[in-house]
Amino acid sequence: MEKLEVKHLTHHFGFTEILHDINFTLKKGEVLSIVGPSGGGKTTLLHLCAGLLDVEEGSIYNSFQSSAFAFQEGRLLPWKNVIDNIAVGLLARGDKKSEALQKSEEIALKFGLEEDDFEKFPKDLSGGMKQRVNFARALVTKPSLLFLDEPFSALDIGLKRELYTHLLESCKEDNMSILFITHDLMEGIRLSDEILLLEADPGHIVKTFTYDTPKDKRDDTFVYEESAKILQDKEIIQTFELNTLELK
Ligand SMILES: Nc1ncnc2c1ncn2[C@@H]1O[C@H](COP(=O)(O)OP(=O)(O)OP(=O)(O)O)[C@@H](O)[C@H]1O
Repeated sequence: MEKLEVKHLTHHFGFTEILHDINFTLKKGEVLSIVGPSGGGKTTLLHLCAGLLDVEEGSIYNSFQSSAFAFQEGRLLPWKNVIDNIAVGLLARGDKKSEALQKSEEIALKFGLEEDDFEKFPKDLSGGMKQRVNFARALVTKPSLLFLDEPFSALDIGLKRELYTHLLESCKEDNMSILFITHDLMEGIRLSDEILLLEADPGHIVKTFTYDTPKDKRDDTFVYEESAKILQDKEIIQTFELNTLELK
C-alpha cells in the first residue's frame, strides 16, 4: 500500500530548531492537513515531505507512485500560455505532445477556463484564473499524492468551493491522497480525514483531530459546528494564542 511515513523528523535552519520530533503517516486515499500559527514550520515540513529539502534527522518514507506540488502563489511559467503551462508535467514525464495538449484542454474546461483563455499568458490572467491553471496543472497528471501549500488562501469563497469540489472529485475518482497546509481550520475540517495541529518554537504536533464523516456529507452546518467545537479545544486555544486576544 502506498504511504508517506514521517518518523522522528527534526529540522534546523542554522542553530534554530524549526521542527521537533514529527511523526505521522498518510495512507492511500487520505487527506491530511497541517494547521498551525504563522512561522510554526508548516512549509518547512511540507517541503521536507515533498523532497524539496533534505532530511537531516529522522526519516521520511514515501512509497507513493507519483506526486505533484501546487504552490500558494502558482508559479506559472510566464513565457508559456495557459495550455502549455498545464501540459508541463505531462510533457516532462514523456506523454506525446498532442495527447498532452488534449488532456490539458479538457481539464482547463473542467476547471472553468474558456477556450478564449487557452492562448493567454500568465500576465494576462486574473488571480482566480491563475489559480485554476495552477490546480489544473497539478491534477492533470493524476498524481497519487498531491502536496498543497495554502493554495486557497487568496481566493474568494465561490472559487474556493469550486476548487474544493474538484479536489474531492479527484480524491474519489483516482483515490488520490493529499497533504496540505492551511491557516484555515474550517478548510481543514471540510477536506481532511485528519488534521495535525502544529505548535511553534520549535514546530511539533500537539494534537490530531480525526474526521470520519464522508467529505461529501460535510455541509456548512457540519463545518461550523465542528469549528465551534475545535475553537474551544485547550490545545487550539494555546497554539493559536486565542486566550490572549481581546476584541476592542
Ligand atoms: N531557508 C530558510 N532559512 C532559514 N530560516 C528559514 C528558512 N525557511 C524558513 N525559515 C524559518 O523557519 C521558520 C518556519 O518557517 P515556515 O515557513 O516553515 O513556517 P510556516 O508555518 O509555514 O509559516 P507561514 O504560515 O507564515 O507560511 C520561520 O521562523 C522561518 O523564518
